Amino acid sequence: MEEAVKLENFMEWATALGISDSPFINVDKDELQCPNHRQASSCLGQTLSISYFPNAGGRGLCAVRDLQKGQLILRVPKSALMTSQSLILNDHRLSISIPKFSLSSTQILTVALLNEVAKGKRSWWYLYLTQFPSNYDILSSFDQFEIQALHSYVSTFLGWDINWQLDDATWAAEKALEKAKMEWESATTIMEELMFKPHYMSFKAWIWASASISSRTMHIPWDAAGCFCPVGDLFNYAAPGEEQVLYGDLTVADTGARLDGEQSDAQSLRLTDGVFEEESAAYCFYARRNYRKGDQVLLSYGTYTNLELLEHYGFILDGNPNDKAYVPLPSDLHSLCSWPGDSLYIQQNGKPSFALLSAMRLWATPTHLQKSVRHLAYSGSPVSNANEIIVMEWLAKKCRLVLKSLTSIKEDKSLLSVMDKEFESAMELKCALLGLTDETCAFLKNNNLLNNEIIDLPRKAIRSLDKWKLAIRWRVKYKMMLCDCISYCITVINDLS
Ligand SMILES: C[S@@+](CC[C@H](N)C(=O)[O-])C[C@H]1O[C@@H](n2cnc3c(N)ncnc32)[C@H](O)[C@@H]1O
Repeated sequence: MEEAVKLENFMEWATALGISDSPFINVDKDELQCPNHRQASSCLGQTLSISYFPNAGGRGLCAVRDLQKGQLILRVPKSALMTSQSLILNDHRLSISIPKFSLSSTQILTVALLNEVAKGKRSWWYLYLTQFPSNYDILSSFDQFEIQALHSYVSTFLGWDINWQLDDATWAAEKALEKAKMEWESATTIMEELMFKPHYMSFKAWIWASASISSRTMHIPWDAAGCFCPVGDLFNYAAPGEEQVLYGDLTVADTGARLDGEQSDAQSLRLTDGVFEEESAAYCFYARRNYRKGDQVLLSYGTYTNLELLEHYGFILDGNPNDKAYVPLPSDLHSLCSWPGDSLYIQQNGKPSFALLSAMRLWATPTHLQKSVRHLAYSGSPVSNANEIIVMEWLAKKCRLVLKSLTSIKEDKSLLSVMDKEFESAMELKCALLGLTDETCAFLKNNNLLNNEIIDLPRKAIRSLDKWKLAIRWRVKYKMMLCDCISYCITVINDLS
């Protein structure tokens, strides 16, 4: 079935379920049942339409008229939400098996999703499931080459031993992969009991299902794994900024199942513009700011760094106000202050975070004076001009050192421009990349493209190219933060000297 036909069928299905962007959707439920109530011909068209935004998430939702901040723009009834509960209730075998195993809520939804997908056209959710991407670029789907590309040490692709700590990004990617493997392994027994075909039992299928959950679910109060919200999951992401909509007393909401633990504090719950409303038994979406007709309408899934966006959603933002860069810090710094390690970072604009500045100022103070200046450092004030200069010089030097061990921004950008071309064949890609850098050769080798017999570009290589590009774009952003930090430090030093 062609994509356009699939989408059309899905929209008809969604309309029949009562999903609606009508400005009158707030009417009483009984009124909606009333025979005189006009039946909408499509669930979209009065407020939103599906459109394509090549540089901002691909398929997304567009305002078909001017919208005011706080306006209700989409309503998805509870009965249209695909949850573990709804999947299990409609599947006798699943309902017998699930209680027998000790699985996390996300594992349950993963198994239930794969079980549903395996039904193909027999699934009640089939038309919705056809709208899921066939693959994802989240970190747990990165292979070793793609993980390594996040931090292209000058020497990495030469196979030299680099005596530097495993960096943050590599660690996050390896941890994500390991976690996915563990969750998959511990769910194999139930998948065997459910007699999954080998295809649906595979780790690849597991990654697909868990990536679907990670990037497409919305928070619901009754299941930490969240729910799939047809049509509501077509909103692309914008980082929360000044236009945050505060819904003081409404039930929590956020796209993504990560609100279960670390994100579930009051602060993050306020950064939302989609919410499950118990009283109307529906997921409701509100405009987070004013939009003009034709604008893409965006949703804030939460506050994420680019690495976190990559981990959970498989993309990064070019201008992410919440991005952070970490550099190795003096080993004795942590014992001097109580700031958690993850609060010691360089901000997207290159300025050191409050905690990093405060900890560094203390660290740069002679031991016998530290007690007397602690209050100054902890309140965010400079300790002295001389101290400030030591801190700035140290930070600038560290950033330069880190940058020196990595490929340059210029090299990365020129590599990106080569990769941005449309490659028709394996030979074309090989010609473009062969002999450019050690990294490009490693890519060709990793994808078996050095073999002259391969004519067509394998799908795996195309997907790997996409993930490699993401990794390079991520590392460029990282290095730019370090460059901006150096400029910031130089300015401060010059001002104080
Ligand atoms: C909830 S879906 C949004 C709809 C999605 N574009 C679609 O066609 O189904 C989330 C996914 O959309 C993409 N996405 C959302 N916002 C994006 C953005 N600002 N830039 C790039 N990709 C984005 C990412 O692939 C993400 O995992």
